[in-house]
Amino acid sequence: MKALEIRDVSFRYPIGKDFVLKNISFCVDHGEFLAVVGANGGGKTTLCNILRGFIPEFQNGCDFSGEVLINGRKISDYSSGDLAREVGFVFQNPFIQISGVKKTVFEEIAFGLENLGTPKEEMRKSVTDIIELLRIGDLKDKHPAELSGGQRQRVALASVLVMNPDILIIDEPTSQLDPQGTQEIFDIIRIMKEQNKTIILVEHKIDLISEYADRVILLNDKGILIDDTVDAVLSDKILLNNGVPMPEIAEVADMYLQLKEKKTDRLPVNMEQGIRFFRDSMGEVS
Ligand SMILES: Nc1ncnc2c1ncn2[C@@H]1O[C@H](COP(=O)(O)OP(=O)(O)OP(=O)(O)O)[C@@H](O)[C@H]1O
Repeated sequence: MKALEIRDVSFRYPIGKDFVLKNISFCVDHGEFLAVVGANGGGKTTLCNILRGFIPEFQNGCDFSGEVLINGRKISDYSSGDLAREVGFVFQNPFIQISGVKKTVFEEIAFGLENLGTPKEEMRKSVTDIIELLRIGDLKDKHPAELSGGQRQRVALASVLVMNPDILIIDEPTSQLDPQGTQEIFDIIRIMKEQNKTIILVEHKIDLISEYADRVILLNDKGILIDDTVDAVLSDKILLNNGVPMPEIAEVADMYLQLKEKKTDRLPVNMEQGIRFFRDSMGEVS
């Protein structure tokens, strides 16, 4: 059974003239890491909101067709509590995710479990475990309002992960963070991948996708343009015509090939492939 299955989904906002998503279909396996890329306004956040059950539930008057299945069961058949245990959602803006009603980070992380009526001792253990796993012990007694953007985003991730969902939907988690904050978030995402979570990530930082994702979907206003392995999609120049950059190493290799008037079957998309590419190319020259 697939972790997630999207069958022929189309969607138009109540005040929207055009459909934002048209006939979108794809599946995600348990433990798979899928990245979704595309130009601004291409519908990535809308898709995330469909996958977490927010759309069409909270969009009166919209046009929605198709089906979303989580673990083989229709998303509309889940209660909100059951869905929160299966699907965790991390927003682009960590300021939205913090509840604003808790005085310490520890209590903030416990908030979701508290709402589900989790027994106190079990809750305390889950929160302590996730704080240790994500190495954010230094933050646990701080007031959430005192945190920097990067710290808030790590706490936001902890408050989702403490519910232990199998599926994580993460929408541009680093767009408001500096390079160090970005790396800290990706360190957490790497831990989640090692724990075999199913991850759907929207992210503009293509070099990070190239290091972590298994598969990439390129979305534009016509639907899914490509759905393939990370190597196949990120080395395809079709990205450039759709508002998405290629990994830096692919661009450098492409410039090198143009300079040398050579061709390759596939451009490198990460450091390891880049080193091999240039070692082989230089070897050929000498
Ligand atoms: N609540 C809304 N009501 C009407 N239109 C909306 C609403 N939210 C988004 N849109 C429109 O839907 C389209 C898709 O937006 P969406 O935010 O899903 O794209 P995106 O790919 O996530 O963009 P970005 O990369 O900039 O975050 C855009 O044209 C946007 O203006």
